[in-house]
Amino acid sequence: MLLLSQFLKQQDTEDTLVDLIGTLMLACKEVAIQLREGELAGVLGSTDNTNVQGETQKKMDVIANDLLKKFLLDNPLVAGLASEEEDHPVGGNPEGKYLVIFDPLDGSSNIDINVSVGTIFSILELPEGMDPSQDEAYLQCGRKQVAAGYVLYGQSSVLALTTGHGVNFFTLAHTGDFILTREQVQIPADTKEFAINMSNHRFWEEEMRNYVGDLLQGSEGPRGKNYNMRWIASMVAEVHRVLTRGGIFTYPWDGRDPSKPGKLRLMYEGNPMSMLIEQAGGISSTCYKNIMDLEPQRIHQRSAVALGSKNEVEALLTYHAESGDGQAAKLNI
Ligand SMILES: O=P(O)(O)OC[C@H]1O[C@](O)(COP(=O)(O)O)[C@@H](O)[C@@H]1O
Ligand SMILES: [Mg+2]
Ligand SMILES: [Mg+2]
Repeated sequence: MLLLSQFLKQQDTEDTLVDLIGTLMLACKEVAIQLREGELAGVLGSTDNTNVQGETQKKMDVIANDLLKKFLLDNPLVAGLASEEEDHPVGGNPEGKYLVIFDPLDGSSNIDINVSVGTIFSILELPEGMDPSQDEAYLQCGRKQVAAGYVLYGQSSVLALTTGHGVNFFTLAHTGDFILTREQVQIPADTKEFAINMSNHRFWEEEMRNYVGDLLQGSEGPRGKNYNMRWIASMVAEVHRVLTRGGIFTYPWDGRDPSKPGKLRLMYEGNPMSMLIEQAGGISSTCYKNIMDLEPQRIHQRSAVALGSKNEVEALLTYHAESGDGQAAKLNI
């Protein structure tokens, strides 16, 4: 039985990073406790507040955000943090080494129906001379992440973590320890499972409509096999499925609001999930560019996302290849 900290030390992870990940897990354990009690603890339902994303905050969005902030700002290694639920970054110790970016509770629209939700995080280093309370310090491309992961609060609470040396799963035991339960996760290259919110079909690009249309034709269509569809509406749960048994998950560009090239957020969701997916042998793309190569312009920037099994994502990319850079520039993706 290997504890998270023991495993990270075995991998020669820097002591400071082991310390920071330990702090993050203290906060996530508290979130898990609140979620386990659910209605009993009075943590379900919505608040009257709207966040910077224009979404009504669930009570648990606020509780998870406050817990992460409290634990992280207590750690002197943390120079600053940025959260999906905060308008602006929050400065920590100006001498600190790390910036932590997080979605405190992903999939929170599912909270009241007891479907899995999770905390997604991305860790960067504070660039020299930058102010950790300003957006600019955080606007680093995904390739600069030193670690990324999520804790999925499902039947069990599972941490999926990468520090750039593969992806490993750790399960939260009743002792309060995260124990290594799956080592060097690899996503199968082929799949027969896709995940997309079909209700947005009419807003997609033609390329995406053609791709999904071909999947729906099953063994009688050009893809020559029958596909199954899943939509949990909780990215963290979908990515966990993809990491565990393969699949393709996409929240593509859609034309509902031209100012937003997709629903998911690059810094809080796109980049950390892309690092996990690439580290497990998969691909993560906007359909035109690898997500981790995007140069972020704004802290709350949105992105189109298509990720998962290598061969399936490559197949999707061929539908977009012809329209290429011109279309990507036009749609700002
Ligand atoms: O309700 P929709 O349009 O299907 O969107 C679902 C997507 O939105 C999200 O819930 C957005 O994340 P938040 O819950 O953190 O806002 C993703 O987890 C999920 O993939
Ligand atoms: Mg989210
Ligand atoms: Mg969220």
